[in-house]
Amino acid sequence: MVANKLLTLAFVKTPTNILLGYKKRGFGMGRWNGFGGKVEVGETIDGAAKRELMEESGLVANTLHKIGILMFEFVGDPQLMEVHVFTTNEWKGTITESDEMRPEWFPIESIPYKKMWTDDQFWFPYMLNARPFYGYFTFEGMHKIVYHRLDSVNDLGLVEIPQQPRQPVI
Ligand SMILES: Nc1nc2c([nH]c(=O)n2[C@H]2C[C@H](O)[C@@H](COP(=O)(O)OP(=O)(O)OP(=O)(O)O)O2)c(=O)[nH]1
Repeated sequence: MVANKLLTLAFVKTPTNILLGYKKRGFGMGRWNGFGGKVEVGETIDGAAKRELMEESGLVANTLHKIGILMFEFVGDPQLMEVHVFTTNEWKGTITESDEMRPEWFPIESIPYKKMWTDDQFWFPYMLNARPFYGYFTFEGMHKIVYHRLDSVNDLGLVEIPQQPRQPVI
């Protein structure tokens, strides 16, 4: 068994707009997304989420609200990705492009789902409506979802986080 890869994903939003970043390199390159990355050794998940938000967007959030947990399985890979999703509506600083991300505001009614990870259209409505959620997606390659479940949850602290893929890895 391999430990899950722990990641963060933070969204800055107003009632009408959301800030997304165009990923210029690495995993998810060419797609619009929230701001986030790997939790480093010695960091809390919340601390990592704030650091990644700052590094990738230039913004400082005093408070991030945890709104979801997403699990990603890639067929053939024994390691699950465990992504902790946050939102904030209060921030400081100036939006700044980084080597990794080009931030841009989008009206909520024109989120560019076709240029985002395919799973996002499933769980964004929960995130946008501040409804806590838990999702599990199995990908074959980088685009095709071969299994998914998505649940509304009352208490994210009570979600039982899987530690191995649903599919046996051969
Ligand atoms: N919206 C969305 N985000 C995803 C999906 N899968 C996935 O890993 N992410 C997020 C989680 C992380 O925020 C980000 C991947 O992190 P990363 O590899 O860029 O991490 P990092 O910044 O630490 O990487 P690096 O500096 O070492 O290149 O993508 C997905 O299906 N949808």
